[in-house]
Amino acid sequence: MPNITLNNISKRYTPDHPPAVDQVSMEIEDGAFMCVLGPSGCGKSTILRMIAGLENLTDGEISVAGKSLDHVRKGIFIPPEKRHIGLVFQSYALWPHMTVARNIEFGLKLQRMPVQERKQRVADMITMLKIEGLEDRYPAQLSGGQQQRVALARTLAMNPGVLLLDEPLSNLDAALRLSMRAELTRLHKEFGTTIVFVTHDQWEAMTLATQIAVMNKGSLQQIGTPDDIYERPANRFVAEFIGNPPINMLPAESDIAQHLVNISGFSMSSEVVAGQATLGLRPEGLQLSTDASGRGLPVVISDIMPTGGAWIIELQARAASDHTAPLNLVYTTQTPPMWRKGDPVFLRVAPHAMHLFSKDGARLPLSVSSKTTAFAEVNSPNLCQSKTEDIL
Ligand SMILES: Nc1ncnc2c1ncn2[C@@H]1O[C@H](COP(=O)(O)OP(=O)(O)OP(=O)(O)O)[C@@H](O)[C@H]1O
Repeated sequence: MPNITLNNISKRYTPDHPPAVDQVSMEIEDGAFMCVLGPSGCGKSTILRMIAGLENLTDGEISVAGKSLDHVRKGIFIPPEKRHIGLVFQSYALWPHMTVARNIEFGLKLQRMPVQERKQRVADMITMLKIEGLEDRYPAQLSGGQQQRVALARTLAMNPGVLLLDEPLSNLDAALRLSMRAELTRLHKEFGTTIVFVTHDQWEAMTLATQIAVMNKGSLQQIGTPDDIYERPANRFVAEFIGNPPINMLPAESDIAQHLVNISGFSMSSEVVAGQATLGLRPEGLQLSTDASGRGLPVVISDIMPTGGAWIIELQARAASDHTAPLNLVYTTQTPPMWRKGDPVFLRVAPHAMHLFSKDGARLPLSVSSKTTAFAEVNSPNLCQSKTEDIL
């Protein structure tokens, strides 16, 4: 199966509007499951439609296995039907005058697959996508979720080398979405199909993708494995877009931010602090304890919200030396909390859950502090000599 290369591609639908896609480059490797993720209107579908050949590029080049499919400056454009790419869009585009079985069979017939093999393939797809009993219905007699599965069956039946999916699970209920995700992962592993999957659902992207491309306002923000994107967000936009509940953001110059950074064994240079930087703290990386002998930040539990197997806990933090309004932080845990609303506790943050961003949103490194005790040592009771009040 081929690599897909996007080389500086742009799409401008109307001259008086900013480009829907702005100089995006990426390499989608053979056999990748690439999720293009981003908020509504960021250009995800436009990218997919350009790969499919349903939209011309305004600039740049798309090639598959080194062969140009669209190259603006060279005047190359290969039409969609010659690209051998399977497509499933949100709007399923089923043939309204054909039954489910005939819809699935249609492409195979065009390929001149022998009848016996064709019937078997249709039957396999019907079983795989759990649409048994619907074979003789017409699209108008199906629910949205059923139509979506028929559209997937019709495309998968063709066994395409490249499969483009635009929010193909959006109309399915939660249980069906889960089983379809598992099915897609299985298909991907089994057939090695290169999949480009558009979604605005970060959970879907994190669970399915081998690579995620995060987009915002037509620009590529970051491309990497789900772990890269989550653990090393390239900028503030990515850090805030990924994560549920979203990452806590604090002004880096606040005493609270500096204390939390210090007790994790890091430091921030004075230029960073003066430059309106922001400290991001992942809610699941916060750690609470009742141990007042440590150097944790004193906070108060202001709310506890059970979410079925997990808890979202709101914390209020106020630095002793700080006369500004207290800061609210969100903490999540899968362990039943032993606290009640109003309880005072001490907060620390796992070093890997801290992310620093400049005023313009670029990721900044946190330097390892030469003065403070490393986080692992802070956890040791023997080394917890300094009281919170000494630092705040
Ligand atoms: N045919 C078109 N003519 C003019 N503008 C368009 C056209 N199609 C899309 N756009 C604009 O281009 C931008 C990107 O649209 P696109 O559909 O690619 O975004 P998206 O990220 O897929 O959004 P969603 O998640 O809502 O489907 C949007 O601002 C949209 O309004």
